[in-house]
Amino acid sequence: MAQTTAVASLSRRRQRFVVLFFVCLFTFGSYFCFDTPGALGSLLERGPMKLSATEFNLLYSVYAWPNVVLVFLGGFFIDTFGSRPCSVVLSLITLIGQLITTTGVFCKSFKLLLVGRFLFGSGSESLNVCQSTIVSHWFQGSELAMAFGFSLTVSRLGSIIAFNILPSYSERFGLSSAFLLGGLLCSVSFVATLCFVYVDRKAEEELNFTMTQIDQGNTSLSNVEHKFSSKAIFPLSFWLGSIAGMSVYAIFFSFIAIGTDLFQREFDVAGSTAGFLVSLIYNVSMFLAPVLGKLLDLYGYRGITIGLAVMLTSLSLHILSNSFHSMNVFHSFSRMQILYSCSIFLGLGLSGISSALWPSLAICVNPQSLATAIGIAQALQNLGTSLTTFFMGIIIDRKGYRQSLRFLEMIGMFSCCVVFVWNILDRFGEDRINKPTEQLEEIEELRQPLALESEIQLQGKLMIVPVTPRVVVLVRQRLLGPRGESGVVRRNYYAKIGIQ
Ligand SMILES: NCCCC[C@H](NC(=O)[C@@H](N)CCCCN)C(=O)O
Repeated sequence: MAQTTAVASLSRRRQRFVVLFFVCLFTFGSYFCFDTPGALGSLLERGPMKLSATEFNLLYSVYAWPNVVLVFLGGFFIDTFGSRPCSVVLSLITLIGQLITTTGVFCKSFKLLLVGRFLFGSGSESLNVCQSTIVSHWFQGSELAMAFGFSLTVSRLGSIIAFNILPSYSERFGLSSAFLLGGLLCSVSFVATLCFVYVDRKAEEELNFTMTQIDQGNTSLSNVEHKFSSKAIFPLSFWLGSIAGMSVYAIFFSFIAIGTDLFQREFDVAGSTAGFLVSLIYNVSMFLAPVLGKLLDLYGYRGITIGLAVMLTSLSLHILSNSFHSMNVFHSFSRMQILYSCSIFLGLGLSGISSALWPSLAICVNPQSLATAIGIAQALQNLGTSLTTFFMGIIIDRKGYRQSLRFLEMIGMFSCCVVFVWNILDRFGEDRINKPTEQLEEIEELRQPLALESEIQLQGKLMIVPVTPRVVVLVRQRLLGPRGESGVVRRNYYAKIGIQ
C-alpha cells in the first residue's frame, strides 16, 4: 500500500491528464448505446421492429439483471489481472455486443437484439468499473473528484448526443444505422483503451526505472496495484456509501426511464419538450461534474454534498408529484416553470451524487481491492435499479404516475437516512469522506512509516508514529502549520529522491 501510493503520487501531471483523456473516452460509446432505445422510444415500438412495451423494457432488463452478478466478477478480474488487459477485453465485448444488437435490428430478430444487448451490458458495466479504478489509481491524493467529474462529463455527452440526434438521424437513415452509429462510437472507445494501454505501460516503465533507483523492491504498477487482496473485507463506511448509491441511483434511472411519458401524459407537454426536459438532467450534470469535482477536491464535504443532493432530489420529486395538471398545489408558478425547475434540481442532485459518491467510495477502501469494491457498488446499483423499475411498472399500471413518484420519494427519504448515518459514522471513525483530497494524501503519507520516517526526522519536528489518521492530522497541523502546508512532506520527499 505504501508503495502503491508512492508510485501513484510520483506520476507526472501531464501523463495523468493524457491518461485521463483516453480513460474518459472508455464509456463515451457505451453511454450512447445504453440510451439508444430510450432515445428512439416510439420508433422502436411503432417502426419496423414493432416492439411491445414489455419487449422494450426487456432491452433494459437484460442489461441490468445479469450485471447484479457480472459487474462484481468484472471488478474481481480487474483486481486480479490488472486494468490494462481487462479494459481492452471489456471494451471489445462491449463493441461486439453492440454489433450483434445492430445485426438484430437489421435482421428484425428480437432474440439477436437481446443477445447483443446482454453482451453489450456485460462488457459496458465492467468497463465502467475499470474506468473508475484507473481514475482512482492515477488521481488518488490529487484531483480525484475532478478526474471523476471529467469522466462523467464525457459519458453524459454520449447520452445527450443519443437523446438529441438519434430521433431525427434514424428517421433519415433508418433504425439499423442508428445502432450502427453506436457501434462506431464503441470502436472509438475501443481505440481509446488501446491508447491508454500504450501510455500506461510507458508510464510504468519510466516509474519502474525511477523506483529501482530508490528501492530495489518490486515496484511494478501492475504488481503493486492490481493483485487482489486477500483482505478484501470492506469497511462499514463503504457499505453505507454503496447502499446510498444503490437507492439514490435507482431514483434517477427509474425516473429517467419514465420521464418522457410522465411529462407527456400528466403535464400535457409535447413529445420533443418532454425529451428535452429529461435530457436537461444529464445536461446540468455534464457541465457541473468537473467543477463540482474540483471544489470537492479542494474543500472536501463529499458526504455532506451527497446528503444535500439527495434532499434536493426528494424535494423535486415532491414538487412534481404535487403539480399534476389535475391537482397543482403550486398555483403561483406556471406548469412549465415548475417542470424546468424540477429538471434542473434533479440535474443538480445527480451532479452532486455522481461527483461525490464515486470518489468517496474510492477513498473508503484499500486500493488493492478497489475494482472489486466498485464492482460491488455497481452490482448493488444494478440490483436497486432493476427492482425499482420493476415495481414502478406495477405501481404505474395499478395506481398511476403520482403514486410512482411517491414511491421514489420514499426511496429518497430512505437514502437521506443512510447518508446521514454514513456521515456520522465516518465523522467519529476514519473521518475521510468530508476531507479535502490533499489532507487525505497526508493521512496516507503518514501511514507509511518506512517511506516517510527518515524524511520526518529531516524535518526535525515530528517523531510520533501515527496511531489513527485523525491524531496524525492534528499533530501535523500543530507542527507544520495549517492546510496551506499540505503536501510539504511529499514535495520534500520528491526533492530528496530527485523528482520534481
Ligand atoms: N465511471 C464512473 C462511475 C459510474 C458513474 C455512473 N454510472 C453508472 O453507475 C453505470 N452503472 C450506469 C450506466 C448507465 C448509463 N446511462 C453515472 O453516474 O453515470
